[in-house]
Amino acid sequence: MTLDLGLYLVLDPGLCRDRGMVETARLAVAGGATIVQLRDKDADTARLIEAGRALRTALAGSGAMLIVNDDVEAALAIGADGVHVGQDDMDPGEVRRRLGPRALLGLSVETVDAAQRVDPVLVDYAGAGPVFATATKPDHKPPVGFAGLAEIVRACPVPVVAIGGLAAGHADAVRASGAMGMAVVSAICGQADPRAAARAMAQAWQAAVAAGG
Ligand SMILES: Cc1ncc(COP(=O)(O)OP(=O)(O)O)c(N)n1
Ligand SMILES: Cc1nc(C(=O)O)sc1CCOP(=O)(O)O
Ligand SMILES: [Mg+2]
Repeated sequence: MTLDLGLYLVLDPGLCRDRGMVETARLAVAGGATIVQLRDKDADTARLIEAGRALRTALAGSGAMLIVNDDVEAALAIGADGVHVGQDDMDPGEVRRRLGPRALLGLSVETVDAAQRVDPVLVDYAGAGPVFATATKPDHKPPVGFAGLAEIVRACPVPVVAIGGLAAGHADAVRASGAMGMAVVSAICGQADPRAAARAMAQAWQAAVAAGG
C-alpha cells in the first residue's frame, strides 16, 4: 500500500464523545481521510488493542491505513499498519526492531535539528508541529508556524505531515511549505458531521496539490 499522508486523522476519544472513535473514523475515511491514528493517552495496552481491533475491522477494505500512537505491542497485536512515536517515546531503532521491516514508523519532529537527525532507513514519515498552538495537546512544543514548517520539511529526509491547529483553510499554506499532508484531531473529531469536515479538508488538500503548491 502506498503511503498517502494527505488527510491524517488522529483520534481523541474525549473529542469523539458519544459517537466514539470507530464511527468517527469510519465517517472521516468516507469523507476522504487517508490515515487514521489511534491515540488514546489514557488507555493501557489491553484497551488500545480492543479499540484498535474494532477500528481495523471498521476500516477493512477502505484503503485507509491504521497507525497506533506510542504503543508498539498494541500495534503488533492489532495488526496495524504502523506506529507513531515522539522524541520522548521509544527510540526509533528499537521501535523498528520490534515492529519488523514492513510496518510504517512515524516520528514527531518539532525542530530543524530533530528533522536533520531522522534516519530514513528507520523512519517512514515525520509529523511536524505544532504549526499553531492547540488545546488538543496541552503539552505541545512551541508553535513553528508555516515558515518553521517549511524549514523542517527542507531539513527532513522523509515525507512530512503537518500537525497542530490545522483546518481546511490552511491547505494551501501547508502544501506550499512542502508538507505531504495535514494531520488533524479537533477539525474532524470535534465536529457535528465528521464526514463533511473530512470531505472539506480532503477537497481543500487535493485542490492545493492540483494547484501545484
Ligand atoms: C502525525 C502525528 N504527529 C505528531 C504526533 C505527536 O506525537 P508525540 O510527540 O509523541 O505526542 P503524543 O501524540 O504521544 O502525545 C502524533 N501523535 N501524530
Ligand atoms: C497530537 C498532536 N501532536 C502535536 C504535535 O505538535 O506534535 S499537536 C497535536 C494535536 C493536534 O490537534 P488539533 O488538530 O486539534 O490541533
Ligand atoms: Mg507519543
